[in-house]
Amino acid sequence: MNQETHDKTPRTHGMDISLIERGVKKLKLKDETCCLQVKQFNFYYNQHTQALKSINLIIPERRVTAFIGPSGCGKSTLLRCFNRMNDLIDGARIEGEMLLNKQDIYGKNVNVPDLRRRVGMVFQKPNPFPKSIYENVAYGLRLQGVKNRRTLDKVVEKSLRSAALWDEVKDRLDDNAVGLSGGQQQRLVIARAIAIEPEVLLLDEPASALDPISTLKIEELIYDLKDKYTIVIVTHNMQQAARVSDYTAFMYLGELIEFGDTGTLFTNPKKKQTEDYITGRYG
Ligand SMILES: Nc1ncnc2c1ncn2[C@@H]1O[C@H](COP(=O)(O)OP(=O)(O)OP(=O)(O)O)[C@@H](O)[C@H]1O
Repeated sequence: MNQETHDKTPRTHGMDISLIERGVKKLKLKDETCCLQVKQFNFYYNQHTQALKSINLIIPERRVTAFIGPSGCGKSTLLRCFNRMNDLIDGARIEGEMLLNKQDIYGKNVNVPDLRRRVGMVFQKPNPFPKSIYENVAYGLRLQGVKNRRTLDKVVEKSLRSAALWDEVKDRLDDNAVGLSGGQQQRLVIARAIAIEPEVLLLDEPASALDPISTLKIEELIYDLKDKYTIVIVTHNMQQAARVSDYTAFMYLGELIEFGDTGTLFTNPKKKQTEDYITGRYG
């Protein structure tokens, strides 16, 4: 009897089982509400580079979905397509469809700045504006024309609290944000993103430039934020994907190889390529 085929015990691939316990709660995609849908999606940077190949994917609402895969497999490209960041690249072209709550993200009448308000993004390197902590968080509201100080105060406090930063900065809101530590800056950038209440938060390796304690804070924050937001995170760190995400997509060479609830994908991957990657055989 082939032990590998018949043994139903979850395989942990050497990973601490507690890391994936959060994922092992039998989430089922069919019970979820769809937030983002990707249909037969191709992305070309130019005539020679096709970075995404026939991607079909559903990102569930108010869950954390992680994109994992070896360097260059297209994780960031796919993430950046959700708020049309790749529009800025000369010669880039798409085929297929991407829907945000059933609306075509690439439709003719889409207002791209408005789309980016609905789909916020946080990058690997924290990028606070060289302004006060307060003004960083108030920035998006001011752009929308909000001037009322009490409204701004309320939103700034609420966003900083949601980003688990309020207690550390409440007495120095007028200080320049660039004086904060890297981990604080990244939480500030998340506070700035959520101040305008997006529907989706895209996180492109948000903790890879941070020390372990700041990383843990960001991970806890991500876990807390999913009650309100749909979160998509690109990470190189599989333990992080296992810790923070509900669903995981494994990509390889521009293709989506496997998608499923995180617990199952890490303990019982269906595809050999996924298993090889999570067991560290390549990547
Ligand atoms: N601006 C660009 N112009 C041309 N090709 C690009 C551009 N950006 C990325 N690529 C190519 O597209 C492919 C996918 O890149 P992408 O950055 O999405 O991968 P990734 O999985 O996020 O990688 P990493 O984990 O290293 O960040 C790679 O082959 C990359 O070289």
